[in-house]
This record gives sequence, C-alpha cells and structure tokens, in this order.
Amino acid sequence: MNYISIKEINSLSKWVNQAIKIKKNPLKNQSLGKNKTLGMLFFNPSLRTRLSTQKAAMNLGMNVMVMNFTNEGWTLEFEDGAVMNSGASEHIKEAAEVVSQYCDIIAIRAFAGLVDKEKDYQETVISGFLKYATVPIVNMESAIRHPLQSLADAITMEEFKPRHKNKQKVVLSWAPHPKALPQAVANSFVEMMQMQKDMDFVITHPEGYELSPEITKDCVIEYDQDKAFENADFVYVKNWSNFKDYGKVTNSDPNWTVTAEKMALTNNGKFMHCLPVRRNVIVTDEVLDGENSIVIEQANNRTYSAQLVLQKILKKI
Ligand SMILES: NCCC[C@H](NC(=O)CCC(=O)O)C(=O)O
Ligand SMILES: NC(=O)OP(=O)(O)O
Repeated sequence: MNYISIKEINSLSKWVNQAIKIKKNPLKNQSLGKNKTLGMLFFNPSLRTRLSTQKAAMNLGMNVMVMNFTNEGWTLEFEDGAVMNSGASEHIKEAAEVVSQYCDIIAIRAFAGLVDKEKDYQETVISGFLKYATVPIVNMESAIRHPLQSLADAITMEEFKPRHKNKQKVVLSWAPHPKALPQAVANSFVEMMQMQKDMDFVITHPEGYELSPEITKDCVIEYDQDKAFENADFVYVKNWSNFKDYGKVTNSDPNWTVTAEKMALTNNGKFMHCLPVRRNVIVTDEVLDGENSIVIEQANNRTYSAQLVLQKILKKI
C-alpha cells in the first residue's frame, strides 16, 4: 500500500473516525512499528510534516531516519536513458533501490518546480520512487498533492463542524502571496472535498486562477469572494500560483486578504490554513489570532493523519 493521493482512501468518514480514535489513545499501537524503519526524504523545507510524521512514527514504535536532499543529498536524475554529463550525480533507479534496502517505508517531500507544468503534473519525483523503490511510499507533499494535509483537514472539520446543521458550507479561498507557490495543497483539499457527503463546497479565486480542470471537475467556482464567504462554516485559505500561466504570480490584489470584515459574512465560520502563513498578506492578525482560527489544532491533527496512514501500511507489511 502506498499513500500518494487522498483517492487511496476507500471511505473518508471511516478514516476520519479511525484517526480521531488514534488521537484519543495515540500510544495504543506502540509495538506495531517495532524494528521497522521510516525513511523521510526532503527535497524542500518543512516544519509540520517533518515533525508530525516523525512523531506519528515514534508513537508506533518505529525507527526514523531523515535526510535532507536540499543541500545534503546527491542531485538526482529522473529521466530514463539520460546521459548524465551535467548536474545530476545519481539516477533515481539506484537511489530508490538503495534506500529501499535501509527502510521499510519511504516518505517523500518534493514540491513542484513551477517551471514545467507537464513535468510537475506527471509527478516526476514521486513517480520515480514509485517505479524503482521496493517498499511502500508516502507522499509528504509532492508536486501536485498533499494528502496527509487534506486528511488532517478532514479530521479537523469533523471535530469543529456545527452539529446542529446537517449540511456545512466549506469555502476554499485563494489569497495573495509574494512568492509563486504550488497548487498541491489546494488540489488535495479539492479532492478531499469531493469525497465529502453532506457538505456544500465553493472555490473562490480571481478570474484566471482556475486550478487544473481535471482536479476541480464540476466544483462550483464563485469569483466574488464576499459572495462565496456568505454563510460559510469553514473558510480554507491558501495561495497558489497560476495554473494556466503556469507558476506565475499574475495577481497580488490585497482585496483578497482574509479580514475580520470578510469573516463576518460567514456563519461564525472557522478559519483554516495549512501553515506556514504570511501574516497580514494571506490573513490579518485579527483573524489568525481570533477565536475562530483553528490552524493550531489543524496542525496538531497532522500527527494523527500520518499515524493512521503509517498504521495501515505497517499492518500490510
Ligand atoms: N506544506 C504547506 C505549504 C508548503 C508550501 N508553502 C510555501 O512554500 C510557503 C513559503 C513562504 O511563504 O515563503 C506550499 O504552498 O505548497
Ligand atoms: N502544512 C505543512 O505541510 O507544513 P510544513 O510545510 O511546515 O511541513
């Protein structure tokens, strides 16, 4: 079993309930991972993913090895048949086979390069590991998906949803950011929302910032952010760079920053963000520090989302 996309999940509600159970008693399966090794490979920075996944593995009694490829690993080549006479020192074929001998599970973080859309949307790095590794692979944010995040998001919404309503309204809102960021978090959030029963889902962003239509399919898009926020129970905020004009920042309109005035349009809605977040660019201090901000508990749930995934894999190996 690999965990590459949220689509790996057969029943989202079952997984969410299982994760909530783990949260109540996280050390229950402390011997499940005994003498098993998780290898975590980072091609990009991380705070939450690195620590929560390591914590999850430790809760299961696993050994953990972490390696940063950002400045410590050999530069890898991913193309089959490449003549390796320039930058890359090692081919993914050897690298993945070798790491598989040391680890029982390999977890990988490898963001989109945001230059070559085709390369990113083919998931070059994670696909290379899937092809050549001989052990299960876990996605810790790939070029186009962040499924540990969106499972944690689903857990968080289950915990905070207003019980008196039988249908919640959830909004995914774009917000400005000075840097070009990947679409991965937004893509996985959309895929997770498509698996939710009983939730109304609206995506709001400036015109031209549409995500991949293969991901959003028939999701409702509302270009008026205020209208989208009306009566929302959850506002999930995230910047992503342009998908059409690939990897470019074509809009930085501060009117899209999430403010208390905008949150006042919601149904006492909860504010969510995967973090790290740029204060007073994505969201004002007032909202982020306000009582409806659930970002810290959202980050806490990353441990239980990772622990559920590792637990399921460990039971199969
Ligand atoms: N894993 C959570 C988000 C990671 C990444 N954010 C960032 O790179 C933010 C960096 C900054 O704000 O400088 C993203 O958007 O995919
Ligand atoms: N939300 C998240 O994935 O955070 P990090 O990038 O810090 O791991």
